[in-house]
Formats: sequence, structure tokens, C-alpha cells
Amino acid sequence: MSDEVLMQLSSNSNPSDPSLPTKLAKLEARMAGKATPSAPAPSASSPWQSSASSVRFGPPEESPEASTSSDSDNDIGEEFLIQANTQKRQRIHEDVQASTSQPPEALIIVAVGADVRIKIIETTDLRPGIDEPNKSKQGRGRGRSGAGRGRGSKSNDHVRPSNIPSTVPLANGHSTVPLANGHAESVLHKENWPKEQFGSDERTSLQEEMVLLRSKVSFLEEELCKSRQEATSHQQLCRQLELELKDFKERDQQMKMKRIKVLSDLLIAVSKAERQEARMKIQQESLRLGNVGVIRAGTIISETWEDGQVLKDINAHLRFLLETKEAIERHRKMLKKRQSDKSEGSDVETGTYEEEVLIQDEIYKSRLASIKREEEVYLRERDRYEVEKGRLIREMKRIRDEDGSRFNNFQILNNRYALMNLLGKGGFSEVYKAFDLVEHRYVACKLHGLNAQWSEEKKKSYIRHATREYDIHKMLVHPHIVRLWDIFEIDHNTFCTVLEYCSGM
Ligand SMILES: Nc1ncnc2c1ncn2[C@@H]1O[C@H](COP(=O)(O)OP(=O)(O)OP(=O)(O)O)[C@@H](O)[C@H]1O
Repeated sequence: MSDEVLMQLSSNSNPSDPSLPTKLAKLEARMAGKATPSAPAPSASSPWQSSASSVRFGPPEESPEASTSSDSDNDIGEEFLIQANTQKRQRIHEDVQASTSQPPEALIIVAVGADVRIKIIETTDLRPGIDEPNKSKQGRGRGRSGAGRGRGSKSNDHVRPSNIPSTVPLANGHSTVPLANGHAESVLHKENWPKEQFGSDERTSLQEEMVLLRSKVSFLEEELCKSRQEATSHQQLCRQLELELKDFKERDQQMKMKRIKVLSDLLIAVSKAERQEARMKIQQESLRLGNVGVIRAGTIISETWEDGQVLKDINAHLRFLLETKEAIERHRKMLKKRQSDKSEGSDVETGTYEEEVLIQDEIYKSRLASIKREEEVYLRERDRYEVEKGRLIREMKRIRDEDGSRFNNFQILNNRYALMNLLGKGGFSEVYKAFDLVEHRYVACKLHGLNAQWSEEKKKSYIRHATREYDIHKMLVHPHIVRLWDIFEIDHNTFCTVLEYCSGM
């Protein structure tokens, strides 16, 4: 008899009915398949004793009739059992259906004596991570069917996979519960299986189901094993990829360093070649256009410019032309003076002489015009050479500044700007041509050197002004204004502004 039935009976019972223990004993005896004794069943051995003392079978209006005849008691009990069993079967059927439609729950059907117990086990899959929330349902006092956790409820204390629906009855009257690991757990029950309640076909179907579930479990275990292997191989692959990535990054870094090295070597080579070329050019130009000479006057040494040969030649030629021009002018004056002296003589002589003077004057005039043209050419040429001389002097100064600069040894500033040659020197700055190793373009690095002799206040004031100037400059974008790309500090007395490079072309 199920706990539910007992509960029902308890709720319907009349505590004042003295014949109830007898009825209960009879019913129990029937349920156990024994002959019903007329005397009350030994209450001490009955598991239902406590409740039997206070329960009454059937509806209350039938109770007087039931208390008068043992046959009628039997009939009522049988009828009740039939009803109860029919209800139970229906419930089993419903619960089995429910268990198939609701995988997290499994039914354990335990046959106890003449009754059928339905135990609903709130199951939780043993596999980690699956049906976690169902664990909370474990250990609930009573199942959904209302059947109690009384006898044989040991099986409920085990956690089972969600797809195992029921216990399977064994021949010895124990029920087995398939576990996740494929073993069967024997569930001990105090009563034997009623063969008339569970047909062999039902048992067979349950066993088949159990076999099916076992095969499912083994399949899932295989799948799990495979997944674990895959996970291991994936982890190994990940580790390998991480190592490769690290290796690749290291190699990339090395390549980057190599690239920078190769690039800076190339830039240094180019710069050195340019420097050499510039110095050779200066040597050649200084022969032609002039050079700086040193004049010593007592203890004072001063520098003066000495023109080169070309300029000397031009100047000499111009001087010669000037002298020639002056000589022709003098001859013309003398000729005119003689002409005036001769005009006092005879007409014939005077006429002949005037003709000669005119011819001579014309000759002087044409010579003067030719000298003037030649002089103009030489003067133009001298102007051109003067421009070249100025360029040469600037270049010489630049080379001298470059030689005296502390940044002339091809440094890489801020890990990015490879300094090449000096472009020029300003009031407080040196401007170097540089190559931006990140953006791969030529830039002009203006190195602002603060005078070490300056007071801290003057340095601060200079930096404040320069910062304000460059903050404004940074915002200016115009085709006729060089862009300011970057600004950074080199040391306590020096900072650098990176400008767009102007080739001057
Ligand atoms: N962006 C540039 N591109 C190419 N060359 C440059 C650039 N900026 C400056 N220079 C060169 O550097 C030289 C000195 O620069 P600049 O004229 O800016 O100095 P400055 O203004 O006199 O110095 P300071 O700002 O210290 O007073 C210039 O004559 C020019 O040859």
C-alpha cells in the first residue's frame, strides 16, 4: 500500500472506530498474499501500525457496514485495493510518460507487497556541468506522486543520470537502479515483487529500456572520452600556437630591429656619402669662388674671405676693361683738344684734319661701347659667382657647424628619428635632416639647445614660449606652412621638434 493511500485513509479515518486495527490487519494480510486471520494483526511488526491505529478505510458513510461483517470488510478492502492499484498504474503510466518527456526526472517504481510504490527521484546527471540546477531538488521529502520516502527509499538517495527512468526489478525481489557508470545498484526492499502486478512484458520493456540507457551511457562516455581527447589536442594546439606566436613576435621584433639596423646603416652610408660629397664640392668651389683665410694681427686672429680664381679673373678683367675705357676716354679728350688747336690753320688742312678726328672719334666710341658690353657681361658673371660664393660660404658654415655639433654621429632619437646631416643652424637650434623609421619619410628635426649658462628662470621662460609656439604650430595645416609632427625632450637642456622636411626644390 502506498503512503499516499495511507495518507488518504488517514485523512478519511474516524479515530473513534474501534474495528479499524482489525480491518487494517486484514488488508495488510491480503496485500501480502496471506490468509487473513480473524484476529487483529500483530501490530508491533507492522510498519503501518502507527497510522493503522487511527485510520479508517472507505468513505465514512460505509464504515458502519464495514464494521459488521468480515466478508464485507474483505470486499471493501479488495475493491479499494483494485481502485488504488488502478490509480497507481495510471499514475505510473503518466509518470513514465512524464519522465520520458521531462528528462531531468526519473521514476523509480518499486513494487512492495500488494502495493506499488512510485518514487520520483529528482536526478542530476553525474556529468559535470549538465543539469546543475536539478541538484537542488535532491533530497526532497516527497515525490511528485505524493508517495513517501518510507521503506525502500534508499534508492532515492542516489543521484542518477537524467535519462534513467526507473528501477528494474530483479528476480530476488530487489530492484536495481542503473547508475551513470553502468553498474547496477541493488535496492533492497522488505517485500517481494508481486508477479501479478508487474507482468513479464513490463519487466522486459524496462530491462530493454535499461539496456538502451546503458548503451546510451556508454555512447556518451565514449563521446566524453573523445571530447576530452579533442580538448587535450586543442589545448596542445593552443600551446603550440602560443609558442609559435611568441616565436613569431620575437622574430618580428628581431626583424624589426634588423630592418631598423639595415635602414639606419643605409641612411648612415648615404649621409656619409653626402657629407663627403659636400666637402669635396666645397674644396672645388673654394678654389673657384674663394675660401676663408686667417689674418693674424698681433694677438688677434680674424677670418677674412679670399676670392677664388674665377672671381679674381673676372675682377681683373673688369679692372682691365675699366682701365681701357679710361684710356680711350683720355684719347678722345686729347683728340678733341688737338682738333680745336688745328682749326686756326688753312681751310684745306683744317678740313682734312677734322675728317681724321671724326673717324678716330668714331673708333673710340665703338671701342667704348664694346668695352661697356663686355663689362656688363663680366659684371653679370661676377654677380652669379657672388651668389655661388654666398652659397659656398653658407655651406662652409654648415659643415663647420655640423662638425662642431654633438648630434653629428647619426643618432636615432626617440627610437624613431634617424639623424642624418645638419640642414642649418638657427639662433638657439640646430636643424637636422632625419628619417622617420615609423612613418618612413624624411623629416626635419629641430634640436633646441638651451644655453647651459642660462638661469633656470630663463630656461623655463624659453620652454614656455617655445611650447606655446609649437602648440599653435601643431594646429596649423596649410600648403605653405611646414607641418609640425612631433615634439619630445632629449635631455634637461634639449628638446626636439619634428617638422615637415622642405627640400628647397
Ligand atoms: N623644415 C625644414 N626643412 C628643411 N630645412 C629646414 C627646416 N627648418 C629649418 N631648416 C634649415 O635650418 C636652418 C635654421 O632653421 P631656422 O631658420 O628655423 O632657425 P631659426 O629660426 O633661426 O632658429 P631659432 O628658432 O632657434 O631662432 C634654416 O636656415 C634651414 O636651412
